[in-house]
Amino acid sequence: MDVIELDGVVKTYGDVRAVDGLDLRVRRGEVVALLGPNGAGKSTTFELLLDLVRPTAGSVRVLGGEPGAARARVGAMLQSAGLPEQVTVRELVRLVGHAYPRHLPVADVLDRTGLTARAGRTVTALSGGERQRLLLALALVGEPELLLLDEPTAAMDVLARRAFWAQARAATANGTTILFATHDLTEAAAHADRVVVLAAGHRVADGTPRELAGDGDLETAYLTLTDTPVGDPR
Ligand SMILES: Nc1ncnc2c1ncn2[C@@H]1O[C@H](COP(=O)(O)OP(=O)(O)OP(=O)(O)O)[C@@H](O)[C@H]1O
Repeated sequence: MDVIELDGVVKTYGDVRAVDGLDLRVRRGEVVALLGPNGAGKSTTFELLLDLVRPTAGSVRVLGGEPGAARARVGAMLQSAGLPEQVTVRELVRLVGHAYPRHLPVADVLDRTGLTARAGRTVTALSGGERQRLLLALALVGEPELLLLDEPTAAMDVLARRAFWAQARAATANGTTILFATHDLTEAAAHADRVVVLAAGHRVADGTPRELAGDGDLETAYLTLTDTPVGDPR
C-alpha cells in the first residue's frame, strides 16, 4: 500500500479542469516535491487529499482508505489556511492538538518550530514567517503519518527555512511521508527524494531531481516540461 494513490483523478470547476487525469503514487517515508506553474493543479491536489473537495472522476486514496477517513493521521499547511487572530500561539497549538487522537506535548512543538518565545502572543501579533512556523506547529502537533505542505516556506527567511527543513527531515526519520508544493527549484532539488511536475492538471514528469535535470539543470528541464519558453518573464 502506498500512502498516496491517485488514479485518473479529474476535478473540474465549470469549464476549468483544475486536475485533469492525474496519476500519482507516494510511498511511505518519501519526501516528494510537487512543481508546476501557477494554476497547474497543485493546491487542488492537496484539497483532494484532505477531502476538502471531491474528485469529479477517478480515485483518491490516502493511507489506504478514503481521504476523509485518513484525516486524523494527516497534517497540512495550506495556502488558504485561515487562523483565529485573538488566541495565543500556545492556546491554538493546544486546541489543535486535542483534535487529534494522539498529540505531542505543546512545549515540545513550540520548541521544535522556534515559537517558544512567541507562545504568549496572539496570532495577530506574528510576522509572516512566524505565522508560517505556527502553521507548521499545527501540522506537526498531531504526530501525522503524512504531511501535506503547500508552499510551506514561502514567507520564511533563510534561517527559518533551514530550521523548517530540519524539522521536516526529523519527522521523516519517524516514517512520516511528505508531499510539498514549491516554486523554488533549489529547494525541491535540495530536499525532495523525488520531484513530480504538473502542468495543466496532470503529471508531465516524475523522478529524482538528478534524473529530471539530466545533463543540464533542473530549471531548464522544468521550463521545457511545462512548455514555458526560456526567457519568458511569465
Ligand atoms: N474553487 C475553485 N473554483 C474555480 N476554479 C478553481 C477553484 N480552485 C481552483 N480553480 C482553478 O483550477 C486551476 C488550478 O488551481 P490550483 O490552485 O490547484 O493551482 P496551483 O498549481 O496550486 O497554482 P499556484 O501555483 O498559483 O498556487 C486554476 O485555473 C484555478 O483558477
